[in-house]
Amino acid sequence: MPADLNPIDKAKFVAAKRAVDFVQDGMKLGLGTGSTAAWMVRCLAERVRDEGLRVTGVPTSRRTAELATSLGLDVRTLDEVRWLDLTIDGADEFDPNLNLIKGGGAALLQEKIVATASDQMIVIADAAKEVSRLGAFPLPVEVIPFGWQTTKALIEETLVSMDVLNREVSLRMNGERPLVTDEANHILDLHLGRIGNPRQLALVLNQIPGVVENGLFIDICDIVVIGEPDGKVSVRDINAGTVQDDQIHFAPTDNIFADPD
Ligand SMILES: O=C(CO)[C@H](O)[C@H](O)COP(=O)(O)O
Repeated sequence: MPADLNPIDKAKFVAAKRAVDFVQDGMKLGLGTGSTAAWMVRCLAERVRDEGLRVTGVPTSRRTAELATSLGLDVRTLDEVRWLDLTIDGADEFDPNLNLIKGGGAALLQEKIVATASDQMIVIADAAKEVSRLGAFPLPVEVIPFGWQTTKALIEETLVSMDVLNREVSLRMNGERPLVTDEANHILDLHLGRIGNPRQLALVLNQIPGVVENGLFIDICDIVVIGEPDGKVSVRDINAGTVQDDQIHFAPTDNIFADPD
């Protein structure tokens, strides 16, 4: 493992390293976005280079596309590939049912489309992302820029009608300006504290005009690989509970791991 990583990055790294073991020759893969997913792209590039593994990758953001291309991976668009064997991505929170909050990196729209087009989704996360109930992490909602303040008011009204107690909604900024996603939209972050019924909230939010997609991933993730700073990795499978605990000892020596995202 890269020696100078902080404890959280070590945990993310070992989760990514273990998840890449699930990749088989010839697979079409969704490549997630974020710092954990960036480790996964590097670990994948290492297997491609060292083992001659042949894979096709569909990135979920411009950032991931640039990284994967720079490491020599075969990068395609979803329209070129259409259906995928496996997506590996990070998450901001996961609950005991492996439902997720995603979108901390503002890529939730492409991430949800790609994960839904995949036979299997594996989430890679450090142990701090595990929660008993989703919602401490602000829920990202992607909205079109046109009339975003009206969309925000409609979301607030909807939260009132659902008796949600904490319902602050904020526009995500990038410095002085509203953040613009890869699909040229904005992100509203819903500070809810605790989400009583994530399935219902996900459906209701997507009914509001102006909402493109929300960051609740319900019944999409199959497996979560959880990493810890000491190298311990647990694999939690929705159908089988915790299926394996491993310890990863790994010392990459080359520049694939030089410049983590
Ligand atoms: O959903 C995401 C991007 O939209 C990320 O996967 C999520 O924010 C986790 O990021 P990180 O691995 O950097 O903690």
